[in-house]
Amino acid sequence: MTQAAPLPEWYKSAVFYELSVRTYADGNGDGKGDFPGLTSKLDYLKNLGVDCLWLLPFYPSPLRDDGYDVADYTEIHPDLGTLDDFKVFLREAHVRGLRVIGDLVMNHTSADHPWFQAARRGPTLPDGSPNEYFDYYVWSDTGTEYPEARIIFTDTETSNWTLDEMAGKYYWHRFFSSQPDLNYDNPRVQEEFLNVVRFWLDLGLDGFRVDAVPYLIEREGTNGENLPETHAILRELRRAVDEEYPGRLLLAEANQWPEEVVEYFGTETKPEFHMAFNFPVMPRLYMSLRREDTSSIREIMDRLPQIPSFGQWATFLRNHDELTLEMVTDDERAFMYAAYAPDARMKINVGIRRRLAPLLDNDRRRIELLTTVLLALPGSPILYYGDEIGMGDNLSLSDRNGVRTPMQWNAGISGGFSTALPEQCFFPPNQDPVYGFQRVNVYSQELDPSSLLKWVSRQLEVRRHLPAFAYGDLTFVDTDNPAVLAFTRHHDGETLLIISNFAGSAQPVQLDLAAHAGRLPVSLAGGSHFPTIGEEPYPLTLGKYDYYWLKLSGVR
Ligand SMILES: OC[C@H]1O[C@H](O[C@H]2O[C@H](CO)[C@@H](O)[C@H](O)[C@H]2O)[C@H](O)[C@@H](O)[C@@H]1O
Ligand SMILES: [Ca+2]
Repeated sequence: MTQAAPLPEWYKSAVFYELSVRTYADGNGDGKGDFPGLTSKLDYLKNLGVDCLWLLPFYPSPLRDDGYDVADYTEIHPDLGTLDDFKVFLREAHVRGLRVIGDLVMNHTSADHPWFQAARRGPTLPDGSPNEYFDYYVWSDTGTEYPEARIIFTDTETSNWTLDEMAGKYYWHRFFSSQPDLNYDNPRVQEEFLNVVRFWLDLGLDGFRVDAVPYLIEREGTNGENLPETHAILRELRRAVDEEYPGRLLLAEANQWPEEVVEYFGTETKPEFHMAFNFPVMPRLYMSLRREDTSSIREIMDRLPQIPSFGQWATFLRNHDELTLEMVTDDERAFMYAAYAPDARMKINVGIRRRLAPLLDNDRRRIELLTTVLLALPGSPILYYGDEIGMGDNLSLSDRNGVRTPMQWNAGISGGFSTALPEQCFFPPNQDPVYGFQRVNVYSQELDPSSLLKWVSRQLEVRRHLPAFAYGDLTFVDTDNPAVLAFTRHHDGETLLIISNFAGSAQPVQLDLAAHAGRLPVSLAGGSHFPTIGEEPYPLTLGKYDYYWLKLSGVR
């Protein structure tokens, strides 16, 4: 086992990078990414300036949901290498000071998992003995229970129940029918998962992003989300991790409104997750750009309750799923579809399946603006692989796979992802004229001092040296222009002032900075001095999609 250097609450100052081993780098030329390939890219990741890698599910799976349908929780998918390859990768990551978290898919298994295959034999075995695996899943004779539970994959599923012919009963699933939900009322299921967690943490993994946590328990008369019994199970998971593996991270994927998502942190005395994704703010960043009005960002951030002292938000712009529109109102959703999904193929379930650069019309100013806000808001930012070079998507691929095409390393065969031909790759490398690997790739951006890649790397470097970004309190600054978002981050005597123009034209703004009268704003980019702040409104002008990262010198 290799272990990263101990540092309490390391996740609070970390920048995360989400990637899929299958589409990152192919080490053996079979067209599928693998652990040896990923290991060969660790220096790139270190130089980029990220601190922790979040690996999408890498377990054996029939891949009916890109690996979120796990068939064996304590092995590596054979396409991705061996357990030894994983150990080498983890050791090499730790040697470089990079941490690694996995993805714990605990709500459901693949229908191919041996537990489900055994469960299908029914409650009683032919010899009359009870089938212990039957109770690993949630069954019904009628498939009519829990009618208030919403369907999540609305484009594919019509019910959360599916009849299993062999069992002669219906089984419960919140996602695809190929993903039967586990029965967390069965203590054996809970114990199985604690053992899965122990297996990977014993190998030195630094923690988990825990998938789909709101759905563990179902109860009649409820929507089956965020139930107290679910929280009790998650608290037990945290207790075991803290007791047996202090310093390892649990990050909750709970796509919920502020009042519910915050519950996944637990409390100081009854902790649950160290981190939780800030789902509510994400779509509002995009919405604010198109509306040229940032009030929804401020409203939703103000609505987020206080989190325990150990807690940290995980902020993100994009991930491997659709840009989810579950945490917006119906009107806001309609606005987002009209603004960002002009082609019907861009819509999926309750969201938009596009990558960052195409969503923002490949406009470098808009990409920079949203990225700076991502890096400056409270929380640890999570970058999605390929967004650091402005990769595009492929709408001809099914499901959410259009945003999961291979990493583009150079202009060579298959974009340097593999020595295999593009048509032999797991997903085809993007070859479109704007976003294809011939035009968008790491190699060319490393040579270009003004590339997006170099800019991202510099921005991460700036962020790294200012602890207020990681730990600072957030205070919004009143402005007279809704297109301009302004806030301070204050920590340990250091105050940062972040000002962002979400409009596509130059904007004047007056900031109420009276609380900072007498202080001198100094630009973090270049060190230029702005006029000293006085009691009266502070006037500024910003170019279109422009931003200032300032440090306030002098005493508050
Ligand atoms: O394992 C099933 C799914 O779990 C995650 O899903 C989340 O993404 C959904 C949108 O694709 C979202 O609506 C839901 O609230 C989330 O739990 C995982 O990220 C998916 O890739 C996976 O299919
Ligand atoms: Ca391979």
